[in-house]
Amino acid sequence: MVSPDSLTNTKNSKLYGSIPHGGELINLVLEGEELNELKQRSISLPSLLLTKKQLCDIELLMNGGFSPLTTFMDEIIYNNVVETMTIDGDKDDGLLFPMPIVLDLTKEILDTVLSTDSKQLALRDEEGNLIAVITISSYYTPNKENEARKTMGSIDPYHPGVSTIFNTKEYYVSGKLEGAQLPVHYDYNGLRRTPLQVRELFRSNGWENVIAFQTRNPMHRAHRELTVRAAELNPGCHILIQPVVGMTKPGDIDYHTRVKCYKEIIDSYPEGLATLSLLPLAMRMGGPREAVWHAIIRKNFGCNHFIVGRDHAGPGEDKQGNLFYQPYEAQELALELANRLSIKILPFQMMVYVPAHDKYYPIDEVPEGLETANISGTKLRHLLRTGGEIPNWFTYEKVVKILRDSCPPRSKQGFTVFFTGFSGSGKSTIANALNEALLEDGSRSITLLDGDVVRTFLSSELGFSKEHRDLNIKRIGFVASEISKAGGIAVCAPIAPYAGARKFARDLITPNGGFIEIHVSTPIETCEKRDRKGLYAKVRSGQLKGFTGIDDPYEAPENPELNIDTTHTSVKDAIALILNHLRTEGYIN
Ligand SMILES: Nc1ncnc2c1ncn2[C@@H]1O[C@H](COP(=O)(O)OS(=O)(=O)O)[C@@H](OP(=O)(O)O)[C@H]1O
Ligand SMILES: Nc1ncnc2c1ncn2[C@@H]1O[C@H](COP(=O)(O)OP(=O)(O)O)[C@@H](O)[C@H]1O
Repeated sequence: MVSPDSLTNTKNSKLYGSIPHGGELINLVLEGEELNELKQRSISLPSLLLTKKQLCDIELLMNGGFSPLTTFMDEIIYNNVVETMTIDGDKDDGLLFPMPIVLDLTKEILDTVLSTDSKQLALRDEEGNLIAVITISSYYTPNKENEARKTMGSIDPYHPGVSTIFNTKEYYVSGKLEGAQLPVHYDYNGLRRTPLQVRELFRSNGWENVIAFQTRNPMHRAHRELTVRAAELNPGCHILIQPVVGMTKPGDIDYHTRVKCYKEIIDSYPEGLATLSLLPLAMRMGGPREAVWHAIIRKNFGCNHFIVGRDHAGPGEDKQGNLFYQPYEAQELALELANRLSIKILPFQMMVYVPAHDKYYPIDEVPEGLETANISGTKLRHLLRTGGEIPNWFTYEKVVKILRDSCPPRSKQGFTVFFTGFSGSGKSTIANALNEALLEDGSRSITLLDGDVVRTFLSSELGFSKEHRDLNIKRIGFVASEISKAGGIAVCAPIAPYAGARKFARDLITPNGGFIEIHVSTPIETCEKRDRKGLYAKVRSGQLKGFTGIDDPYEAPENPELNIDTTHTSVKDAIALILNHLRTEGYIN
């Protein structure tokens, strides 16, 4: 590992490895007096806490991964990139750059900065560390729909890259960017390398020709065979396995688990053939354009070969089950532009296992008449979840163990049971009974987050406006997600009248454990007749206003996991229904 001291200004040093995109490897991190002055100056500037995506982007801007960019794109470059995939707008001959790299701001922050003399904004990480200062010299409002259509080939918000574009703030800004320090990471520092550090590694080992391999998934034997084959076809090349540890597709296996797998896989390569290095990229899942972008980034990291396999950076299918991109669309675009990229694109068909030869082949090279085998990502997830056997031809035992440990069966995961329904529908009664029943099961700790209790402690200052109710549900969702993450059971019983807030809770909890939404759908008339707390009487006499189901909305869940109307379902039967569901879904034995 090269020490960070080697991160000198690249303009004066002779670079090892491929020529950076546009000719110069950018380094925006200031040093010495300039850095001290920047830090001093930043103290009195307005600040922006960068989002995860912005932090990833700025890291690669500052360390040269996005060379030749020296800052976030201004309107002219942005339009050129969106419309022509080039920085200069010459579609046939211009300098390729397929992905907009932009800094988005709200009007409020933009106005604050523009009202200052310096027009400078301090860009900080979430702990408040200064990363850079931008002097805003231009701003514009993007046509997000056009950006999504041209760069992602879709305007469907189900596409993660499209959703990211639609969720950016209303203004994009540009101007001189002065770097204070690269975003700080506390994990895998021995494996995180800047483009310059990667090049130094190549230099110290004499690796003149390097094949880069991009991945956002755990690697299995097929990936190992593919990369080894690439090296065989390009003799003398070293392999750089460079997985993304910034942002990938929501729902992907977390990078900590993946890095453990990569470390195992690296040991399976012939001595000295492959090196692991991590890339803090925020992927857009943009298929064809993304493949070209990945190639440019690898060029900046000193590599001169880049593997583009099947469905490179593809987000899969839309809600109707149609693919966003055809399996070889990304590969075709990268090959079409290969000459202008000055990096050799190595196209690969899908690798499949041929049991008769105990060997992997690209699917178009399988000897005639021989059977093939493969395990899809979906099938693998199923095998991991159910404890099914994962064959040795597919992956390595150590990798299976890491994946199994990170993806325990549901009976060992935490989960949240989330009741929703009118006041008096029976939520608390069932939740209390469920608590007792689950305590008898005894396998996990249980936390009851009843509406009334939450409002006494967690949300004591909140009222019943939509804003406050949403905030209340978000808090409950957050606490429940933490409980689920720690392997416990959260039983929540608020009214939760709004679908948006319930979805927020579901989305927060699902990556950390199970989410079982139960609509206690007892009709309002029954609830009013029960009127255990006398609240409905107060509403009718005009003493209480904005009461859910009477003069305040309740958006009934469209697809709850269970629906229980307590008018004709006893508490005992309700508990039996819930336990049965939890058993069927594998949460309890
Ligand atoms: N205006 C109005 N509307 C609905 N409910 C009201 C209101 N004012 C007070 N209460 C009492 O507060 C309990 C509902 O609180 P929640 O936290 O569950 O509500 S919400 O999810 O934030 O909408 C609810 O408790 P439950 O009867 O257990 O549902 C009521 O007792
Ligand atoms: N099958 C049933 N399940 C749950 N509660 C019931 C049922 N039948 C009647 N109730 C009664 O309904 C009333 C309201 O229940 P509660 O749990 O306080 O509702 P919520 O928490 O939804 O406001 C209680 O008096 C409860 O005993």
